[in-house]
Amino acid sequence: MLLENKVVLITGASRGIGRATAIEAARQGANVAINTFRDDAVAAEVVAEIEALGRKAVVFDADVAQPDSATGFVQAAVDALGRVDVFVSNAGICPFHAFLDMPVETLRRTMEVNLHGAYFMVQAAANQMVKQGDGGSIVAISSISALVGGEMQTHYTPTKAGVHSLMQSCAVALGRHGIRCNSVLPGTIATDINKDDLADPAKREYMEGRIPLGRLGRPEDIASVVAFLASDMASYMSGSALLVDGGAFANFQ
Ligand SMILES: NC(=O)C1=CN([C@@H]2O[C@H](COP(=O)(O)OP(=O)(O)OC[C@H]3O[C@@H](n4cnc5c(N)ncnc54)[C@H](OP(=O)(O)O)[C@@H]3O)[C@@H](O)[C@H]2O)C=CC1
Ligand SMILES: C[C@H](O)[C@@H]1OC(=O)[C@H](O)[C@@H]1O
Repeated sequence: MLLENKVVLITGASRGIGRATAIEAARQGANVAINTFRDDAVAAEVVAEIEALGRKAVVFDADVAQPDSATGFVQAAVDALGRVDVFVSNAGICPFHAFLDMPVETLRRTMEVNLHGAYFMVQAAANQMVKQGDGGSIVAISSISALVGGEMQTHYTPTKAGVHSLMQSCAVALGRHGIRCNSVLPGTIATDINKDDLADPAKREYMEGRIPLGRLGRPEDIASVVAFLASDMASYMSGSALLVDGGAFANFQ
């Protein structure tokens, strides 16, 4: 097991990639603190799945865009599980919208959840790791969108480039404390975030056709890579980005 007896915290763990990562962390032997936002019933389901794997779980319900949520989440995890070994910054939104008439509020909220939220959370986790004095691993979910553009994602892609940049700077700032910081860049993973966009069969077929491995990603495809980066198997990795996209980025022509 890659994460035996580690304490792993994950934001946005009610659905999609965050939920799969929480379950994978438990499968790999970790006790898990999950941040959820809107749905208590779903949070209870994730807790039940983690406990069924014989691990402990705690839920902290909060909006990552609020600075106090970060210190609250980390404190709740320490109170319940004793410490923080791994922090996964995953929570994110992508309300598809065109550029020329982008509502200010959509731009602002996307920046605040995806980038400011990641910043506050990573900062709170890092402070706890520094206090503990024996290092740690931070993994942020960036995106292939850190590398390429999207017509309906002009508010979103800069946040994902920012999240990777945050991990690079944190790798520099925190290396002396033995804290590794890396990002994962998923390609197109079928989750609720893109359900409406991919409901158009032509769009879905087009996206699948761009992927050399011939299918959209699944949340579990990302969860296993996060577990690797979080673990001691990646002990000399920091400031790195792992692109997990079925080959899509390489498929230029
Ligand atoms: N799916 C994809 O193709 C890709 C996704 N990503 C990134 O992966 C991450 C997870 O996305 P994915 O699993 O696909 O999407 P989902 O929509 O399935 O899940 C998003 C999660 O983030 C949570 N969340 C949203 N806003 C907040 C908030 N303000 N505070 C706390 N939690 C919040 C949601 O909680 P709630 O259930 O309460 O809404 C949910 O748990 C995002 O950062 C996304 O940008 C990156 C590349 C590709
Ligand atoms: C939400 C999109 O389908 C998804 O988000 C990303 O970050 C990927 O690049 C996809 O565009």
